[in-house]
Amino acid sequence: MTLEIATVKAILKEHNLLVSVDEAQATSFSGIQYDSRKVTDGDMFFCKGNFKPAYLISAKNSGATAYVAEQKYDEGTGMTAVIVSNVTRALAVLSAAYYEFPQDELFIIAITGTKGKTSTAYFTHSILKNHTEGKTALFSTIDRIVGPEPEDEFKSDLTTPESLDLFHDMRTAVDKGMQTLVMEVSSQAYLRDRVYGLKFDVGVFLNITPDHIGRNEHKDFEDYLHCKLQLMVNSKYCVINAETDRFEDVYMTAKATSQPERIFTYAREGATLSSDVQPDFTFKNDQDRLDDMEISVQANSDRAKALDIAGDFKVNVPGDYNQSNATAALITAGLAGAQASDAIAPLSKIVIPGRMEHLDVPNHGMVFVDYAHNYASMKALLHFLHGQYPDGKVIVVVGSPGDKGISRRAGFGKALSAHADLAYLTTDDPGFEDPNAINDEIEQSITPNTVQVKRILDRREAIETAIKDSKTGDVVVLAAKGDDHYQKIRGVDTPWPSDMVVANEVKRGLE
Ligand SMILES: CC(=O)N[C@H]1[C@@H](OP(=O)(O)OP(=O)(O)OC[C@H]2O[C@@H](n3ccc(=O)[nH]c3=O)[C@H](O)[C@@H]2O)O[C@H](CO)[C@@H](O)[C@@H]1O[C@H](C)C(=O)N[C@@H](C)C(=O)N[C@H](CCC(=O)O)C(=O)O
Ligand SMILES: Nc1ncnc2c1ncn2[C@@H]1O[C@H](COP(=O)(O)OP(=O)(O)OP(=O)(O)O)[C@@H](O)[C@H]1O
Repeated sequence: MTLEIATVKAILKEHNLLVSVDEAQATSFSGIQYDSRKVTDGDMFFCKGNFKPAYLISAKNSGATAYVAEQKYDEGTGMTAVIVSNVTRALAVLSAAYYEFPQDELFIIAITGTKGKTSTAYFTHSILKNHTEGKTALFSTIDRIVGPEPEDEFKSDLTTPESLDLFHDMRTAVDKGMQTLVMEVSSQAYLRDRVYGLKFDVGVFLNITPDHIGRNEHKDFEDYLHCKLQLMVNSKYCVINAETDRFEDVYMTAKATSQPERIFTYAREGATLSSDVQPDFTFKNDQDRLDDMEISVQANSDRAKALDIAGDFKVNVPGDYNQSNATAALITAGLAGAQASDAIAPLSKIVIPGRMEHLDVPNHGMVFVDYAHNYASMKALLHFLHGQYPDGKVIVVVGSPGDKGISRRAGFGKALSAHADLAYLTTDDPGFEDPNAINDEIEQSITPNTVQVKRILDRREAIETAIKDSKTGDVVVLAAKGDDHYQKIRGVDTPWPSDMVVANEVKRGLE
């Protein structure tokens, strides 16, 4: 693949991004990169984010013949200089062109929400994988699946990849025969233009609660909401949880660019809703047990009935919020052409790494590994588990990350006060902060005399103590880290075997 300077100019002009071009030498580029360490001969290099001019020197030394930036750099003398008004947007539109617009060859489903994106993406992918006989790709926080072979599956570093990587992976998926793509879209993706210019076939809005506010993320809740709403603006069909906070804002935003017939709403049967909009789908469940989670999804409007996706389903991942996630997935899969019969087997078998995974430890509490890592999800998780184990203690091992999501600390304190009996405060991705100071903040938000608090900073030791000291009938929740295989410590991804691996090791030690 190559990119000609004439194409670069035309695309940037079309998007109103071009400021000036200084053509020095090459007019054709064999590759595009935003990381100098990956540059090879003949590449075009993008100067973005926390860029340092030294990276441009390094890119030039590695053979880059052009750079794209928001200002001219002396370090780029001798290279073609493409100056743009917004470099992350330029990266997105030029990446799409370089990879020959793979989005046009895929039916793309994009999912946003403060909580439930990964779970809903997994549910949707499992149904559509069945419906398309394996021709459905998945770009999730946990992993990316770009083709049918085991080697086409790899771990993700971001929920929504950088635009260049996104279009690269879309191209691979198309070349490997994928027809449908299920992907998560974080608010950060819109803030950083990672999905700039993309139109989705279906956009799903699950929920919004305060999160991701702080340095490097959103300046306030309204900015967070604004970014999430962009998915509704950029989707042909919208699927919206009628129970979400700020439903009116979400629905009105969807209506601004989509006909009401292309907007589908859903809610739990009997839920008190903030709006007069009648949900197209309602769901209910008579069984809310860990070992037997069933939902009954009903189509109410004629448009909903036409999708032929309503019915009764067993869902292998417990948690009442997963009934809502599964309903969103069913409607979405229906819009991609699936029928109820395509969903029955996949939903009954699905496993989502690090989400509601459990381990039975004889003579001790039942261990749960879950990715709940803000107030809303921790509250929902502990409330559900307490209902399942009413006679035992709810024991939680949890820490909060450094350098981001500051509001989570107070949220954990609040959720633990209301729903836990014993909390082990420990380490979780402390970054450049002191984990003890982070735990001080969690502890300050715990209402006195509600929950017993112990502090064991070594995460392995905290897990081991929590499991060993638990009794039959208790539940031990290893929270917030999910399936993570590293601890982010002072800028380094330090290997961590994962909470479930450690729990299994503790179990074996007890046998
Ligand atoms: C705040 C933020 O989102 N930053 C992202 C952004 O960083 P950035 O553009 O400033 O890049 P940087 O890594 O600081 O480096 C600056 C530039 O110099 C380049 N470089 C760097 C070193 C070098 O030797 N040579 C070189 O050229 C880098 O490749 C980069 O282009 O672009 C990078 C990719 O190009 C991302 O890795 C990085 O995500 C950081 C790591 C991050 O933690 N992001 C989080 C907040 C995030 O995006 N989270 C959401 C999920 C939210 C949710 O759960 O809902 C996500 O979508 O994952
Ligand atoms: N609809 C929901 N409402 C509230 N909590 C939820 C919901 N779905 C999942 N959760 C909780 O949130 C945790 C994370 O779920 P999931 O990974 O699906 O969400 P996510 O939106 O991808 O999260 P993140 O943006 O943090 O990666 C789960 O482990 C569960 O505890």
